[in-house]
Amino acid sequence: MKYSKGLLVDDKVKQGKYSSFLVSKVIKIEPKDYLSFFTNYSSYKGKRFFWKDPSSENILIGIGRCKEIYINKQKDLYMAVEQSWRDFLENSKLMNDFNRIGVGPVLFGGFSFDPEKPKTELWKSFADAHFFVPEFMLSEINGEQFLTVNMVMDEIDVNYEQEIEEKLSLFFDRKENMKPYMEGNPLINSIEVNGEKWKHVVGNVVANLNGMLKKVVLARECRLVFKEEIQTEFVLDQLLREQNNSYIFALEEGDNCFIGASPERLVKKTGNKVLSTCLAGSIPRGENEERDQELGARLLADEKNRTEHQYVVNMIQSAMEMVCKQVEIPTAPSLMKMRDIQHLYTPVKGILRETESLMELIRLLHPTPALGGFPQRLAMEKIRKEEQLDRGLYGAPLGWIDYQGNGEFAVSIRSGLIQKNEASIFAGCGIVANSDVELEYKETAMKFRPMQRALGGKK
Ligand SMILES: C=C(O[C@@H]1C=C(C(=O)O)C=C[C@H]1O)C(=O)O
Ligand SMILES: [Mg+2]
Repeated sequence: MKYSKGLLVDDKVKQGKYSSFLVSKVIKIEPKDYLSFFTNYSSYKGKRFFWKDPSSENILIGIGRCKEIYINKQKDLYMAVEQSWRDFLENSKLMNDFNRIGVGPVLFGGFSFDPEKPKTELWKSFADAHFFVPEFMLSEINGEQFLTVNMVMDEIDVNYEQEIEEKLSLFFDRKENMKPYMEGNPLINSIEVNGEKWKHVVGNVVANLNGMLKKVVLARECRLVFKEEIQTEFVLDQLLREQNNSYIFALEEGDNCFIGASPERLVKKTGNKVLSTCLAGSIPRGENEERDQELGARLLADEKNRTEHQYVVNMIQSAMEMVCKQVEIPTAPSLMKMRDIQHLYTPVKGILRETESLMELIRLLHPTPALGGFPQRLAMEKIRKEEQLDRGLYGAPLGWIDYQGNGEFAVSIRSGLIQKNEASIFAGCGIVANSDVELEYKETAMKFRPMQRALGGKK
């Protein structure tokens, strides 16, 4: 089955076969500050999303919802999302003169890290696959801006062109003023959830890594309580300033907002070109240039971190080889430096076979040993049993797919869930046979920092 290229199934529509169809129109607009597109529509709070890739090539901001694809308890979630997306697109009229990825109808959302683990109260607002199509979307693609308007009509209506024009002009007439950010929301409490227990579990896991199981990623949570309600706009702005070379994302769902700044790409698909990333192995940044390089060199030469990294490379390579005609992967890692941390990094390039899709790749890759472990099934069983945490959307694929099947998903780490005046933030690390419990604990503390700072809880 091919993705829609903007076809209207006119005959079926005329026969009244469909009870609803999507009308979508794209216009090019004068570039302006993209964040204002998010911040200016505070009346849509709870129904917005934000996405920016590390190179700022593709920025997508959605407001409103015209279609939700929420799937729970499904054996093959990824394929279920793909099928629902294709079915939805089949009854559509797309008016798009611009041949760019990420322009026109886009499905945005994320998956639960492990749908097999029982959901707790914390994540009750999110489905295992939590996706939606916005009503309005700003796409900034290599500096050019486009506005997509999507409308789902219940009835077949010959006036759809006129109706979408009206929706568009109402949108431009609408004046919403940005609420000023509230600076200095005081942090009242910071609770390390099961901190000591986490160390205990890590100790036990390390002692049991000599057999088939080689690596397990264990994560923990920190709950922050602030005096006033946390403003997504403020946190986004902070993340954009402080973590600009990361994927910056926000997904609002009512009073919840899952937000973060992840350095880790899961997969990007542009035509038949696909990219993935192996990211595992960590060390702090240095306080000056010399110290920073010294730490980087130490990380590159460190056996424990190289082993931790290599499991990821081996697994991603073999997953990519299953669906690609060609896979390119460097023989040794380099360094990726973020504000608070540096990682071992191996980029992966591939040429996807025509019959394969973005969702298929996600299905094969998630969870990589960077977030699950190795071998995958055993590691997942261990996490399910031992980890005292419902990861929800943390550590899972989050991103977007457009109507032609192109798109990008990050691994949603360095993230947190905002709930009014409180937030849970999450961090994990790769446990291998020669892991040291205290060092791993410190590594997770370092990974909390970007979100702590962005929320306003720590400098
Ligand atoms: C699990 C996280 O990060 C992952 C674990 C890493 C490690 O253990 O060295 C490094 C990068 C990520 O793949 C996290 O940030 O929560
Ligand atoms: Mg590590």
